[in-house]
Amino acid sequence: MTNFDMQTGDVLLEARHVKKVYDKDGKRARGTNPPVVLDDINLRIYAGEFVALLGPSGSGKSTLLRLLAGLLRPTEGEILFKDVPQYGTNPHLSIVFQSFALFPWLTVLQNVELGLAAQEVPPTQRMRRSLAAIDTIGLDGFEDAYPKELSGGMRQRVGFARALVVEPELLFMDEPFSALDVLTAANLRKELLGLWRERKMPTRAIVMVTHNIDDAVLMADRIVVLGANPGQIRVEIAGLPLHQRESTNENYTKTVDLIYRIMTSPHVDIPTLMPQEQPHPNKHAPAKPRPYQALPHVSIGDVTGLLELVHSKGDRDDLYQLGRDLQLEVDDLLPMVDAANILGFAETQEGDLVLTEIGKRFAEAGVLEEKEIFRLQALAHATMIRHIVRDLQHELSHTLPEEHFLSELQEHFSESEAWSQLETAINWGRYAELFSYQEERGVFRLEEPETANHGAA
Ligand SMILES: Nc1ncnc2c1ncn2[C@@H]1O[C@H](COP(=O)(O)OP(=O)(O)OP(=O)(O)O)[C@@H](O)[C@H]1O
Repeated sequence: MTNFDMQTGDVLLEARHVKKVYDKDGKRARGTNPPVVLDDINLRIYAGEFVALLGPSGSGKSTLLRLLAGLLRPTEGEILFKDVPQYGTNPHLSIVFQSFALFPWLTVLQNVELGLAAQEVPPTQRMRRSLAAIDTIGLDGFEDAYPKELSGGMRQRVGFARALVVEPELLFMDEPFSALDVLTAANLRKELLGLWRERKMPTRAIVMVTHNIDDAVLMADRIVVLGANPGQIRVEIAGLPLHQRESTNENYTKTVDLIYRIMTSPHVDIPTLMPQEQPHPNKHAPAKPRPYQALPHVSIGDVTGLLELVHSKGDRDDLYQLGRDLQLEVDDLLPMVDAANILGFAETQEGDLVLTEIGKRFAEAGVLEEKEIFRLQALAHATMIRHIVRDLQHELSHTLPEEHFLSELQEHFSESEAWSQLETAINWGRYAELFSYQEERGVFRLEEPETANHGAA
């Protein structure tokens, strides 16, 4: 097996003041700007390191990966590969996708050979190198199998073999393990790390997009945590030394806890989240003011369930523990915690979720009182809900078409996210009995003008 030497420390790839706006994003109200997906991203990828890009859904992780790969052009700023501005797809990198992206009518060998065919490598060399890559990635004996004959884990191995056969300087991975079951993912992760650490692949740096904190802490030498709306780098955290990357290690738990705390407190300044004795943070970016409050996409039932669980544990519980109890990834827990925060039902403190007085009352309330508390809290704290009620109150008919609210939302969000925001607002508003929504006509109607009267100005 080949061992590849690697010069570490050189800057391979660099993003300088990168901003991304998807400007062909459908209809938009006149005078409004398309939302900024990524803002002022400055990031360097050094030779010899494994970098994880971690962040909540919609923070622009995949967009950033595509920009770094040259698949997308930045709206502002530039990407440099070895100090040279990059235009078009970078030929020195390969990407492994979550969805495997194999051709079902080609065998394993043919799928792997494809990468080399594009580089016009002669057929005999193509086969030799592809068989070697298949062997390295543990698929020896399956060269002639078709993707449908393989398990998910084996298909992703083909994805890795196809990426590695071209001997890329940079390997990019976009959620490579999230379509696999837990054991298969753990196995593949371990083997990939083995190949990387023993220099059995030519790759000089790896960048992985993930929403899984454990994946990031187990694998990466540096963890870049993104925040959303607009996507920005919130903090970079140095990875743990190899011998500490065990779930039983104290520093491992501390690092996972810290990242949990950061991700579940999207509006809190990073320095205030850092513990006295910091595990390994090496740099932080100040939190930027949020331009518009985004409603987290959760049902009220989920928020109620979360609050009741915390109430049953004495009104305070560790967020990481809560995620485990509810068997939720941070990506699924985060919107619930965010909703509880926005509505004033709970606060995040030092990695714990702590119920407020009104949160405790809500957790104990029966259905009717629960609705009443929710209505008042939503009017007081959820900007979008308050705006909908306020605008409906100003209309004589107490009705308004959905376009009225969509145009406001499209000033701050992409078209699809604006729709998702409106859908969430409808769910919350209906639950609170503040307004109704007629789907066929796309019309909002004020539910109880006199109840909604207080607080919506
Ligand atoms: N081609 C596109 N056109 C318009 N908007 C887009 C496009 N691709 C992504 N977006 C928007 O950009 C934002 C960031 O998306 P992106 O997929 O990069 O985030 P992410 O952090 O990888 O999210 P996830 O974890 O859910 O995949 C989202 O609001 C998304 O709707």
